[in-house]
Amino acid sequence: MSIIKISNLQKAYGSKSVLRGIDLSVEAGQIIGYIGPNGAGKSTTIRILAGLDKNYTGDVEVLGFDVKKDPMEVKRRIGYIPEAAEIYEMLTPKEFYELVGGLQDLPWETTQKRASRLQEYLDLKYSPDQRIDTFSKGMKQKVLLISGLLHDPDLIFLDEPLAGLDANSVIRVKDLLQQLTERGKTIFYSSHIMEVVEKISDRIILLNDGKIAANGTFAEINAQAHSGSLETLFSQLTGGSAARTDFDFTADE
Ligand SMILES: Nc1ncnc2c1ncn2[C@@H]1O[C@H](COP(=O)(O)OP(=O)(O)OP(=O)(O)O)[C@@H](O)[C@H]1O
Repeated sequence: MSIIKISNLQKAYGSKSVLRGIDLSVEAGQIIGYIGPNGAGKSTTIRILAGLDKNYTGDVEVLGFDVKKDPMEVKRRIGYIPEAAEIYEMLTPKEFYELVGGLQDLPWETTQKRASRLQEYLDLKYSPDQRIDTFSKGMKQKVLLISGLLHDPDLIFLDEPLAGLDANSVIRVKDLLQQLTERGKTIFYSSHIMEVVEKISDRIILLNDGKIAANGTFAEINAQAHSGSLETLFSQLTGGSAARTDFDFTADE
């Protein structure tokens, strides 16, 4: 069953066209890696899918709901972990989890249990009365990730969940995402870490120039381009260059 269906999605910011006709359908139980150059429109797509931006044309269905007509139905059923820490930084993590769990109608005991298991798994340590504004970037990222998973959603959108995480934490999050799909969850995430995307994604979707430039398993898309690694494939398909370019910004001084 398709749990995400996108048909001719177009989105512009003023006169700047960002998404120029996206067609996509996603089956349940997969890890989808959404990649593309900076500014390609990955966050924009994820925000639309999460029901946070109605300003687009085309049809977007998530879990059978039209995200423009029924954004609340969508929001209730999904997890959304944004790229930037849109969190209430004056709160302690406990207060923040209580707030998020409350919005999802979770009993406080459930929130507390799930949060403390996730914190332990992700090795997030702090003193009990420490506020989020004192946290490092990686610590804030972990709080966001935990808060987005508290209600155990079936479909989880993550916008660059690995940004700011140390090597051990990247391994932990990678394992966590794989274990979530083993429990039937669907993960749709964007990342710039090609090594991880290549390794954990059941399907990779490459966005370039407002359109989908590649869509399939790594083996499938690699078979068309014969590039060896996702990093090289990315460069080939997005007009970059994996080869070294000689450059001296102080030349001719
Ligand atoms: N609120 C906004 N107003 C105007 N332009 C915007 C707005 N949000 C995004 N954009 C523009 O839309 C384009 C796509 O942005 P988006 O954040 O979706 O890209 P991205 O693929 O997630 O990039 P990155 O990999 O750098 O995070 C960019 O050119 C960006 O400047």
